[in-house]
Amino acid sequence: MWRPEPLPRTSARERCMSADTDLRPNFDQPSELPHEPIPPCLPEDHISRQPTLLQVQGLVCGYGGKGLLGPLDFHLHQGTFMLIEGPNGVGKSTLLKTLIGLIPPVSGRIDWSLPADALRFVPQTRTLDPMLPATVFDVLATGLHRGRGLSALRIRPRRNELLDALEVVGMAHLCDHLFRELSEGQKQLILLARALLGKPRLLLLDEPSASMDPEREATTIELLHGIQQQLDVTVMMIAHGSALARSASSRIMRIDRRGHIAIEECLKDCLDDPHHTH
Ligand SMILES: Nc1ncnc2c1ncn2[C@@H]1O[C@H](COP(=O)(O)OP(=O)(O)OP(=O)(O)O)[C@@H](O)[C@H]1O
Repeated sequence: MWRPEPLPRTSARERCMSADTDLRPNFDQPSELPHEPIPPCLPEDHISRQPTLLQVQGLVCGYGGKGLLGPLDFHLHQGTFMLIEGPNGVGKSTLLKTLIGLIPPVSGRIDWSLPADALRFVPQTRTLDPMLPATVFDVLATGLHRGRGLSALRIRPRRNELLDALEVVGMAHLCDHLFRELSEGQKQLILLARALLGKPRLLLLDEPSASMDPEREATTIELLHGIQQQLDVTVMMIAHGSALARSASSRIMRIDRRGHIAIEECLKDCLDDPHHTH
Protein backbone atom coordinates (compact mmCIF):
# COMPACT_ATOMS: atom_id res chain seq x y z
CA MET A 1 0.00 0.00 0.00
CA TRP A 2 1.06 3.52 -0.78
CA ARG A 3 2.13 4.97 2.54
CA PRO A 4 4.83 7.21 3.96
CA GLU A 5 7.65 5.94 6.12
CA PRO A 6 7.38 6.90 9.79
CA LEU A 7 8.63 10.43 10.23
CA PRO A 8 12.03 10.79 11.88
CA ARG A 9 10.69 12.71 14.85
CA THR A 10 8.76 11.71 17.90
CA SER A 11 7.67 14.79 19.75
CA ALA A 12 4.62 15.78 17.72
CA ARG A 13 2.23 13.73 19.83
CA GLU A 14 3.68 15.22 22.99
CA ARG A 15 3.32 18.66 21.45
CA CYS A 16 -0.33 17.99 20.73
CA MET A 17 -1.01 16.44 24.11
CA SER A 18 0.51 19.45 25.83
CA ALA A 19 -1.00 21.99 23.41
CA ASP A 20 -1.96 25.04 25.40
CA THR A 21 -5.45 26.31 24.71
CA ASP A 22 -3.89 29.79 24.64
CA LEU A 23 -2.56 28.81 21.23
CA ARG A 24 -6.08 29.00 19.86
CA PRO A 25 -6.06 31.66 17.18
CA ASN A 26 -7.58 35.08 17.44
CA PHE A 27 -8.88 35.56 13.94
CA ASP A 28 -8.68 39.32 14.10
CA GLN A 29 -4.98 39.26 15.07
CA PRO A 30 -2.13 37.36 13.46
CA SER A 31 -1.54 34.44 15.82
CA GLU A 32 1.81 33.04 16.87
CA LEU A 33 2.97 29.68 15.65
CA PRO A 34 3.61 26.98 18.21
CA HIS A 35 7.09 27.25 19.71
CA GLU A 36 8.44 24.07 18.16
CA PRO A 37 7.07 23.69 14.65
CA ILE A 38 7.49 20.29 12.99
CA PRO A 39 10.71 20.77 11.03
CA PRO A 40 10.17 20.77 7.28
CA CYS A 41 11.71 17.72 5.60
CA LEU A 42 11.82 19.38 2.19
CA PRO A 43 14.63 21.82 1.41
CA GLU A 44 13.36 25.30 2.22
CA ASP A 45 13.36 26.47 -1.37
CA HIS A 46 11.71 23.29 -2.66
CA ILE A 47 8.10 24.36 -2.48
CA SER A 48 8.46 27.75 -4.14
CA ARG A 49 9.98 26.05 -7.21
CA GLN A 50 7.07 23.65 -7.45
CA PRO A 51 4.37 24.12 -10.09
CA THR A 52 1.23 26.05 -9.22
CA LEU A 53 -1.67 23.60 -8.90
CA LEU A 54 -4.40 26.11 -8.23
CA GLN A 55 -4.87 29.77 -9.08
CA VAL A 56 -7.86 31.61 -7.62
CA GLN A 57 -8.73 35.11 -8.81
CA GLY A 58 -11.52 37.32 -7.54
CA LEU A 59 -13.41 34.31 -6.23
CA VAL A 60 -16.66 35.04 -4.40
CA CYS A 61 -18.26 31.98 -2.76
CA GLY A 62 -21.83 31.82 -1.57
CA TYR A 63 -25.28 30.45 -2.22
CA GLY A 64 -28.07 31.47 -4.57
CA GLY A 65 -25.89 34.14 -6.15
CA LYS A 66 -25.31 35.85 -2.80
CA GLY A 67 -21.68 36.27 -1.71
CA LEU A 68 -20.57 34.86 1.64
CA LEU A 69 -16.83 34.93 1.24
CA GLY A 70 -14.41 36.93 -0.88
CA PRO A 71 -13.36 38.20 -3.29
CA LEU A 72 -10.39 35.88 -2.76
CA ASP A 73 -7.06 35.78 -4.60
CA PHE A 74 -4.57 33.06 -3.77
CA HIS A 75 -2.64 30.20 -5.27
CA LEU A 76 -1.43 26.81 -4.19
CA HIS A 77 1.92 25.25 -5.06
CA GLN A 78 2.48 21.53 -5.28
CA GLY A 79 3.81 20.19 -2.00
CA THR A 80 2.16 22.84 0.17
CA PHE A 81 0.43 21.94 3.43
CA MET A 82 -2.21 24.66 3.66
CA LEU A 83 -4.29 25.00 6.78
CA ILE A 84 -7.59 26.89 6.66
CA GLU A 85 -8.80 28.42 9.92
CA GLY A 86 -11.66 30.72 10.88
CA PRO A 87 -14.68 31.01 13.14
CA ASN A 88 -17.77 28.85 12.68
CA GLY A 89 -19.91 29.79 9.75
CA VAL A 90 -17.46 32.04 7.86
CA GLY A 91 -17.50 29.69 4.89
CA LYS A 92 -14.47 27.39 5.18
CA SER A 93 -16.40 24.32 3.99
CA THR A 94 -18.13 26.42 1.37
CA LEU A 95 -14.72 27.47 0.03
CA LEU A 96 -13.44 23.88 -0.26
CA LYS A 97 -16.66 22.73 -1.91
CA THR A 98 -16.52 25.64 -4.33
CA LEU A 99 -12.91 24.86 -5.23
CA ILE A 100 -13.81 21.27 -6.17
CA GLY A 101 -16.96 22.23 -8.06
CA LEU A 102 -19.64 21.02 -5.63
CA ILE A 103 -20.95 24.59 -5.29
CA PRO A 104 -20.86 27.05 -8.20
CA PRO A 105 -18.87 30.23 -7.52
CA VAL A 106 -20.85 33.47 -7.32
CA SER A 107 -18.09 35.06 -9.39
CA GLY A 108 -14.38 34.84 -10.09
CA ARG A 109 -12.00 32.24 -11.49
CA ILE A 110 -10.72 28.90 -10.25
CA ASP A 111 -7.97 27.43 -12.41
CA TRP A 112 -6.70 23.96 -11.59
CA SER A 113 -3.64 22.65 -13.35
CA LEU A 114 -4.13 19.04 -12.36
CA PRO A 115 -6.84 16.59 -13.40
CA ALA A 116 -9.97 16.30 -11.26
CA ASP A 117 -9.15 12.64 -10.66
CA ALA A 118 -5.98 13.67 -8.82
CA LEU A 119 -8.03 15.42 -6.11
CA ARG A 120 -9.63 13.71 -3.16
CA PHE A 121 -12.07 15.44 -0.83
CA VAL A 122 -12.56 14.16 2.72
CA PRO A 123 -15.88 15.64 3.93
CA GLN A 124 -17.08 16.10 7.47
CA THR A 125 -18.72 12.88 8.61
CA ARG A 126 -21.84 14.72 9.77
CA THR A 127 -22.61 15.51 6.13
CA LEU A 128 -23.06 11.78 5.40
CA ASP A 129 -26.30 9.85 5.56
CA PRO A 130 -26.45 8.56 9.16
CA MET A 131 -28.37 5.47 8.02
CA LEU A 132 -25.97 4.54 5.23
CA PRO A 133 -26.47 0.74 4.98
CA ALA A 134 -22.87 -0.05 4.10
CA THR A 135 -19.93 -1.74 5.74
CA VAL A 136 -16.54 -0.10 6.12
CA PHE A 137 -15.35 -2.36 3.27
CA ASP A 138 -18.15 -1.05 1.02
CA VAL A 139 -17.44 2.59 1.87
CA LEU A 140 -13.75 2.11 1.23
CA ALA A 141 -14.39 0.36 -2.08
CA THR A 142 -16.10 3.49 -3.40
CA GLY A 143 -12.66 5.13 -3.18
CA LEU A 144 -11.71 3.06 -6.23
CA HIS A 145 -14.74 4.19 -8.23
CA ARG A 146 -14.03 7.87 -8.76
CA GLY A 147 -14.15 8.99 -12.37
CA ARG A 148 -15.08 5.54 -13.68
CA GLY A 149 -18.81 6.10 -14.13
CA LEU A 150 -20.92 2.99 -14.47
CA SER A 151 -17.86 0.88 -15.26
CA ALA A 152 -17.06 1.22 -11.55
CA LEU A 153 -19.78 -1.39 -10.93
CA ARG A 154 -17.49 -4.00 -12.48
CA ILE A 155 -14.64 -3.27 -10.08
CA ARG A 156 -13.97 -6.13 -7.69
CA PRO A 157 -11.94 -4.56 -4.92
CA ARG A 158 -9.14 -6.73 -3.60
CA ARG A 159 -9.70 -7.22 0.10
CA ASN A 160 -5.99 -7.02 0.88
CA GLU A 161 -5.69 -3.68 -0.86
CA LEU A 162 -8.51 -2.25 1.24
CA LEU A 163 -7.15 -3.82 4.41
CA ASP A 164 -3.79 -2.21 3.71
CA ALA A 165 -5.46 1.18 3.36
CA LEU A 166 -7.26 0.64 6.66
CA GLU A 167 -4.02 -0.46 8.27
CA VAL A 168 -2.45 2.90 7.45
CA VAL A 169 -5.03 4.64 9.64
CA GLY A 170 -5.13 1.87 12.26
CA MET A 171 -8.68 0.72 11.44
CA ALA A 172 -8.21 -2.68 9.73
CA HIS A 173 -10.07 -4.45 12.55
CA LEU A 174 -13.26 -2.56 11.58
CA CYS A 175 -13.33 -3.70 7.95
CA ASP A 176 -16.60 -5.66 8.21
CA HIS A 177 -18.39 -3.37 10.65
CA LEU A 178 -21.33 -1.25 9.61
CA PHE A 179 -20.04 2.23 8.87
CA ARG A 180 -22.98 3.89 10.65
CA GLU A 181 -22.14 2.07 13.87
CA LEU A 182 -18.66 3.60 14.14
CA SER A 183 -17.74 6.60 16.23
CA GLU A 184 -17.34 9.89 14.40
CA GLY A 185 -13.55 9.77 14.88
CA GLN A 186 -13.41 6.24 13.42
CA LYS A 187 -15.56 7.35 10.48
CA GLN A 188 -13.17 10.21 9.80
CA LEU A 189 -10.25 7.78 9.64
CA ILE A 190 -12.16 5.48 7.26
CA LEU A 191 -12.85 8.45 4.96
CA LEU A 192 -9.17 9.36 5.05
CA ALA A 193 -8.21 5.78 4.13
CA ARG A 194 -10.75 5.92 1.30
CA ALA A 195 -9.17 9.12 -0.03
CA LEU A 196 -5.66 7.65 0.15
CA LEU A 197 -6.74 4.61 -1.89
CA GLY A 198 -7.09 6.88 -4.91
CA LYS A 199 -3.39 7.88 -4.70
CA PRO A 200 -4.28 11.57 -4.80
CA ARG A 201 -1.91 14.38 -5.67
CA LEU A 202 -4.04 16.78 -3.64
CA LEU A 203 -6.05 16.05 -0.51
CA LEU A 204 -8.74 18.48 0.63
CA LEU A 205 -9.92 17.72 4.14
CA ASP A 206 -12.78 19.30 6.05
CA GLU A 207 -11.90 19.10 9.75
CA PRO A 208 -10.50 15.55 9.50
CA SER A 209 -9.64 15.35 13.20
CA ALA A 210 -12.69 17.17 14.60
CA SER A 211 -14.00 14.18 16.56
CA MET A 212 -10.69 12.58 17.51
CA ASP A 213 -9.06 12.31 20.88
CA PRO A 214 -5.74 14.22 21.17
CA GLU A 215 -3.59 11.15 20.62
CA ARG A 216 -5.49 10.06 17.51
CA GLU A 217 -5.47 13.62 16.23
CA ALA A 218 -1.69 13.71 16.63
CA THR A 219 -1.29 10.39 14.78
CA THR A 220 -3.56 11.58 11.98
CA ILE A 221 -1.81 14.90 11.50
CA GLU A 222 1.56 13.16 11.59
CA LEU A 223 0.27 10.79 8.91
CA LEU A 224 -0.92 13.69 6.75
CA HIS A 225 2.35 15.51 7.26
CA GLY A 226 4.26 12.37 6.25
CA ILE A 227 2.09 11.97 3.15
CA GLN A 228 2.74 15.58 2.18
CA GLN A 229 6.47 15.45 2.83
CA GLN A 230 7.37 12.01 1.53
CA LEU A 231 4.80 11.41 -1.21
CA ASP A 232 4.65 15.02 -2.41
CA VAL A 233 0.91 15.20 -1.90
CA THR A 234 -0.45 18.71 -1.51
CA VAL A 235 -2.78 19.16 1.45
CA MET A 236 -5.54 21.73 2.07
CA MET A 237 -7.09 21.14 5.43
CA ILE A 238 -9.66 22.91 7.60
CA ALA A 239 -8.95 22.67 11.32
CA HIS A 240 -10.09 24.66 14.33
CA GLY A 241 -7.27 25.99 16.48
CA SER A 242 -5.12 22.88 16.33
CA ALA A 243 -1.57 23.73 17.43
CA LEU A 244 -0.25 20.56 15.86
CA ALA A 245 -2.01 21.22 12.54
CA ARG A 246 -0.48 24.69 12.53
CA SER A 247 2.97 23.34 13.21
CA ALA A 248 2.66 20.91 10.28
CA SER A 249 1.56 23.63 7.85
CA SER A 250 3.59 25.58 5.35
CA ARG A 251 0.79 28.12 4.72
CA ILE A 252 -2.08 29.15 6.95
CA MET A 253 -5.14 30.81 5.48
CA ARG A 254 -7.18 32.65 8.09
CA ILE A 255 -10.71 33.68 7.22
CA ASP A 256 -12.20 36.45 9.33
CA ARG A 257 -15.81 37.24 10.08
CA ARG A 258 -16.02 39.66 7.17
CA GLY A 259 -15.15 36.85 4.75
CA HIS A 260 -11.65 38.20 4.08
CA ILE A 261 -8.54 36.06 4.12
CA ALA A 262 -4.99 36.55 5.33
CA ILE A 263 -2.30 34.06 4.37
CA GLU A 264 0.68 33.39 6.57
CA GLU A 265 3.72 31.69 5.09
CA CYS A 266 5.44 29.41 7.54
CA LEU A 267 8.57 28.69 5.51
CA LYS A 268 10.50 31.84 4.68
CA ASP A 269 11.60 30.60 1.28
CA CYS A 270 8.11 29.93 0.02
CA LEU A 271 7.28 33.60 0.09
CA ASP A 272 6.03 33.49 -3.44
CA ASP A 273 3.07 35.78 -3.01
CA PRO A 274 3.86 39.46 -2.53
CA HIS A 275 0.38 40.09 -1.14
CA HIS A 276 0.08 38.27 2.16
CA THR A 277 -3.23 39.85 2.94
CA HIS A 278 -5.95 39.59 0.37
N1 LIG B 1 -26.50 24.72 0.95
C1 LIG B 1 -26.51 25.90 1.60
N2 LIG B 1 -27.36 26.87 1.26
C2 LIG B 1 -27.36 28.07 1.89
N3 LIG B 1 -26.52 28.39 2.89
C3 LIG B 1 -25.64 27.45 3.27
C4 LIG B 1 -25.59 26.16 2.66
N4 LIG B 1 -24.60 25.44 3.24
C5 LIG B 1 -24.07 26.26 4.17
N5 LIG B 1 -24.70 27.44 4.20
C6 LIG B 1 -24.39 28.58 5.07
O1 LIG B 1 -23.13 29.11 4.72
C7 LIG B 1 -22.46 29.59 5.89
C8 LIG B 1 -21.08 29.03 5.93
O2 LIG B 1 -21.15 27.63 6.13
P1 LIG B 1 -19.84 26.74 6.13
O3 LIG B 1 -20.26 25.36 6.51
O4 LIG B 1 -19.09 26.93 4.87
O5 LIG B 1 -19.01 27.43 7.33
P2 LIG B 1 -17.71 26.92 8.07
O6 LIG B 1 -16.79 28.08 8.18
O7 LIG B 1 -17.17 25.70 7.42
O8 LIG B 1 -18.32 26.56 9.51
P3 LIG B 1 -17.89 25.47 10.62
O9 LIG B 1 -16.57 25.90 11.16
O10 LIG B 1 -18.98 25.59 11.63
O11 LIG B 1 -17.86 24.11 9.96
C9 LIG B 1 -23.33 29.19 7.08
O12 LIG B 1 -24.05 30.33 7.51
C10 LIG B 1 -24.26 28.15 6.52
O13 LIG B 1 -25.53 28.16 7.13
